[in-house]
Amino acid sequence: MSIVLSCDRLNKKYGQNYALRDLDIQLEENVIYGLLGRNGAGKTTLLNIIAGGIFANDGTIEVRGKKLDKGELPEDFCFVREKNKLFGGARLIEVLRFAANFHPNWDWTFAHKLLQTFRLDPNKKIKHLSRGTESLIGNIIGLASRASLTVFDEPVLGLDVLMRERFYKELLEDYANHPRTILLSTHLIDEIAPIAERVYIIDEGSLLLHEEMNQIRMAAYLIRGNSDAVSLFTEGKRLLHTESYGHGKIAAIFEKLNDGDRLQARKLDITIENLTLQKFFSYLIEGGH
Ligand SMILES: Nc1ncnc2c1ncn2[C@@H]1O[C@H](COP(=O)(O)OP(=O)(O)OP(=O)(O)O)[C@@H](O)[C@H]1O
Repeated sequence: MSIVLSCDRLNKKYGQNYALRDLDIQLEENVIYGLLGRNGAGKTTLLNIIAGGIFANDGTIEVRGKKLDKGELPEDFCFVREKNKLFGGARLIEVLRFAANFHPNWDWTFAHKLLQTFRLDPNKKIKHLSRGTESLIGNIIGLASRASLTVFDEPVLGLDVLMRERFYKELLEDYANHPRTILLSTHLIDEIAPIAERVYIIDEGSLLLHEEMNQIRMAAYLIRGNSDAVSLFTEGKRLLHTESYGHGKIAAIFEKLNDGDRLQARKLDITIENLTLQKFFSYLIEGGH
């Protein structure tokens, strides 16, 4: 697999505070990544540095093996910002025409299909659109650009459930026919779980975890039972969180379990449940670095 984007030891300081600290990120060709982190974790800072909007104090960015100079944009790149700076007086179709100029793989048939899917009138002026509809325009640009490196910052913010589902469906269907590298930064962790193949989780500007979603699914568990039994079972395993109730205890672990573990769990009369990604994420962050 070839590396499309490589960020090496990125540091960004605002005054005395680090927004990013020695952050390493590598994105491979044709993979959908989730970028997760709580408020202020550094997600937007990272994306803005990749997009050349702000500069890192230290560290390098390489795109397809070529180091980016200060302010240089990656080639065949589309960045859908959380806050669009769209031209209020322009019509939607004019904004799409403008965006199409920057993307060599732009697909107009797909763009028109997306306008229909999202029930948007191409002749409507941007200033007459709702907040949610504005993010849909960014999403149409992000999808129809078919850029080999596409980055979405909070793409479904302000969208209702139906529109969110339509966006994810369009993204997955189009990705199946036109694979590319997609990075989705989001707060909606459980929504990203069926979409992203890998996740980067950052906290306080540093990398907490880079993992395949399948590996997380196969290793994130909630163990419940008698306190001593749970302690015995979790001994030597990566413990994310524990909570006691009466004589009982629950423990969240990040560890692949084998047949021997499951047999031991039955003997100890403890239950094993899958952890939701949301819970996994919050326990991981609570546990710190
Ligand atoms: N222009 C700025 N000046 C000073 N501090 C900033 C600036 N931009 C971001 N920060 C700080 O840098 C840190 C990272 O912010 P950033 O916006 O990158 O986080 P985020 O993960 O995108 O958060 P959110 O999910 O809330 O958008 C935060 O502590 C934030 O307060």
